[in-house]
Amino acid sequence: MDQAIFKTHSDMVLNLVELERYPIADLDQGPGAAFLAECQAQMEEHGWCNLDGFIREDALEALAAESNALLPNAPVLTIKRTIYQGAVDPDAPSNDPRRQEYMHKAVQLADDQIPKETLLQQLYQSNLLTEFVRRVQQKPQLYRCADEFQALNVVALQPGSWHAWHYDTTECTVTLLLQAAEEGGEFAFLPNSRTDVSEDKNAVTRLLTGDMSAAQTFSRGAGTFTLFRGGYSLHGVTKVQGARPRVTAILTYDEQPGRVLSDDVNIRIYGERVEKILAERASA
Ligand SMILES: O=C(O)CCC(=O)C(=O)O
Ligand SMILES: [Fe+2]
Repeated sequence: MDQAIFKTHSDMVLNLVELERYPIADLDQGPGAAFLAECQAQMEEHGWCNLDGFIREDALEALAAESNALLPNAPVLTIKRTIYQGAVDPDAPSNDPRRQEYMHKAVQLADDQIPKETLLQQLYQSNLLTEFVRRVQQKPQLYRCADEFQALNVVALQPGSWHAWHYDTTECTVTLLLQAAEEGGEFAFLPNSRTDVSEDKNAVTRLLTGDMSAAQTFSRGAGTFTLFRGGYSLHGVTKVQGARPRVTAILTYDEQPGRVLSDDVNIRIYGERVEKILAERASA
């Protein structure tokens, strides 16, 4: 692919983002400072910040093409988990839907399968973007995740697939929609359905039993950049319909520098391919 048009600035985010609308180059004064304040207010009030049309049209085409070229080599992962991705509330009755494991399938590229020279990796590696994500959340420090598999992922939901309801294990998830579904494939969530100490169990149970009336969604065309406090709002993606897959990049950040996941967790998420890599490394 001809990347020449994306080489004007050394920090890739400046080549790809719609800077007129989203002036992230300078967040300390003028339009950038006003924009940042808006994002911070959104995040604080609603727990999300949804930036529609964040990526320029030509850049989006290049990013989507790049991912679509890599995805045929990605494994199909079967993800089966409770909404908490772990320990279930011991007080929940045995037939409680919150005890149930939900399953979905995704075609998923792990970080080590996304070459460093891709525009997408360069976007993720952007210090300006990391700084923007940190400041929207008003964190004193934020780092890109150091895990060789987890840091940056591309997830394709094929027609007929959904992303099962869950809470994220990190507080804030950052996504970039690279290719929208023709129909369906909506990001849906129950705003602030839990805190560190409590959960709106009625609302959660209603959603899990198919009542979407309290769920919110926002319109997200391809190129939308979303920050979302997914650790506190139950969420998922509705069934993808139409002919093409829905493709999202997941950008992972952490308040701790150098954070990596345990081998067990990575094997559970990424399956056989990663199990083999780790076994070979251990025996070398
Ligand atoms: O694909 C999305 O928009 C959301 C994905 C998600 O919830 C996650 O990866 O944790
Ligand atoms: Fe999530």
